[in-house]
Formats: sequence, structure tokens, C-alpha cells
Amino acid sequence: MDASFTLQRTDSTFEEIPVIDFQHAESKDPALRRQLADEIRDACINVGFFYLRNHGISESIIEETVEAAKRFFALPEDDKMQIDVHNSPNFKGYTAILGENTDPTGNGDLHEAFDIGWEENPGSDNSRSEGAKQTKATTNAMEGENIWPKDLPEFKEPVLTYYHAAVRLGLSLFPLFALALDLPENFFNDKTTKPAAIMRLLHYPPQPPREDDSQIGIGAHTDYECFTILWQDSVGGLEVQNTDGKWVKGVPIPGTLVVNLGDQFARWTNDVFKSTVHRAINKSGQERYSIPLFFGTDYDVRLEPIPTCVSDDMPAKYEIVTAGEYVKSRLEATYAHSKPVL
Ligand SMILES: O=C(O)CCC(=O)C(=O)O
Ligand SMILES: [Fe+2]
Repeated sequence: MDASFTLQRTDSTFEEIPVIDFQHAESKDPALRRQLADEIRDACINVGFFYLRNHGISESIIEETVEAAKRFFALPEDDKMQIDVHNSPNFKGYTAILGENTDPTGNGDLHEAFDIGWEENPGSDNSRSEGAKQTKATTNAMEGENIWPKDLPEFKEPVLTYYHAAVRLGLSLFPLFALALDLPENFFNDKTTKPAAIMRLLHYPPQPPREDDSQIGIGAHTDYECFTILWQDSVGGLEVQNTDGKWVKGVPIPGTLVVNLGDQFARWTNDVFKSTVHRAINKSGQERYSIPLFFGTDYDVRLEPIPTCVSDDMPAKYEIVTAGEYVKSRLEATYAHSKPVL
């Protein structure tokens, strides 16, 4: 690594979201890993989004989780409100339709959600990586117990199985992000020993085809963490804003997951990596389901600008913050508008 080398920001725009094949992610051949990291770097600098093919999560695990999500959202509203996220000290549980307003200029989001964080999976097949096996939750404001719906069979097990598969995938992305940033591959290892990985099951009912976009599936926003791993069904609705302000469709591509960068990474990389604005609008006439997993670092990691992303020409833009405190403050702001009045 050339210590004087710095990466550059770009304000180039894009018309498409690249598709990246993850097959060689853990190859023994450093040249193949390097090649993959170069593709990831291009996507991170220019787009902030990419599709991942050959991501390693089996279709059957995904299907069982989606079926579980459908059963949960089909419960009577009163049952779901028993586990209202507003009664949780750490953002776990159920968010009703219009319970969030992701874009402050909007009038509430047309989705409902169920949120979980780290929890051991007793039924796991232990196919997780060494890193993930050692990954343990500690207690801080972002963690603590998940709140599961009562009397809903075959829910927790598939949901936790997918969660752990997605966490494993997330951990395997970090060495490639490190290479993409011209850092040693293990740069993030000691910063992701108990990462804050929050997963949401999302349900977007079809919305009426009206002109007014003040109430849509999820309003225009950026994500808060390092990156998000998003599964979406075949219905479509995700849109990603390019540098010209145009909405580029994140069309569902079978067999892929979407990865997008969030604000933790943008801050950490001094905006070399893009945290790109996106939204979802479901005008398909069908129910839409998606599952984002938001992957942050350990709570106490200080987001000091990464050395390859700072130079005399490109001085550090952001105040140094702690990763966990940063996400917590963003989540508090998101839920504040809908806090039940006591
Ligand atoms: O459902 C989608 O396609 C996007 C969801 C999303 O952007 C989010 O939950 O942050
Ligand atoms: Fe998002």
C-alpha cells in the first residue's frame, strides 16, 4: 500500500445499478479477491448501490423467512400492537403503517415492519463463519432482547436462521470493502466483533396510483449504518436517486440481494463511499415484502476518517462520532414523531 495514495470522491452520475458476482469473495487467490474489490470500489464510489449475485444464502432459507413474515403481518392489528416498538427501550418489535415518517417532508410511510437485533439461534446448523461464531452481543442502548410475537409458530426459527446467514454475508463483505479502500483486508476485523446488525421484515401494501407522493412505501432517505443487505421480492418499487436527481429503478433481479452503503460508511470514508438516497413506492397493486439488514460496526468504534480518504485537497468533512451513538440518535429521531403521547 502506498501511504501517500488517496482515493477521490466523484460526483459522476449513474443510470444503472451494477451487478457484482460474489463467487470469489473468499477465494484463496488474492488476485481474484482484488478484482472483486475493484468492482466493489467502483460501485461504492460512483453509485453507493450494487446487486450481489452468488451471495451464498440459500433460496429455501429466504423462502421460509418470507413465508414467516407473511404470517406475522397477517395477524390482527391488536396482536401486532402487543409488541409495539414504542414500548421497547431498544427499537425492537412492531411498527404499524404510518408509524414512521422516513422523509420529514412526507406524511408517514405506507409500510409496517418488525425489527430484531442480535440473538443466538439455538436451532442453527452452525454453518456460520468463525468470525460470526465469535460474534456476541453486549448490552448497550442498541441491543438487548428481541421481542417476539406470542403464539406464532414457525416464526422465530426461520427469521433467526436468515438473520445469521445475512450477518455472515455482511462479515464477509468487510474484507472486500477494506481492499476497496486500499486498507489491509483485516482492517475492520477488530471493529466488527459484535456488530450492530438490525434486521427488519417489511410489508408494503399496494398504494393507490395517485399523483401525490407525500405518502409512499418508504420516503426518500439514506440508511444510517455502514451498509444494508436487502432482499426484495419480485414486485418492485425500490428507487435510487442519481446525482442528477433522477430516480433509477432498483428492479428486482432473481437470485440477487441488493447492497447499499449507509451514512456511517460515508462519514468514515469522508464521502468517498456514497450513501445514496433511495425510497420505495408500491404501485403494483400487489403486496410487497422486503427484508433489509442494516450492518453497523461495534458500538464504540470512533468513525475517524479512514487515512486513504483524506488529503490536503480533501480535508476531513465530518466531526468524529461513535458509530453506535450516531445510529442511536438517528433512530430516536425516526421514531420520535410517532411516540405515543402518555
Ligand atoms: O424495501 C425496500 O426496497 C427499501 C427499504 C429501505 O430502504 C429501508 O428499510 O431502509
Ligand atoms: Fe433504506
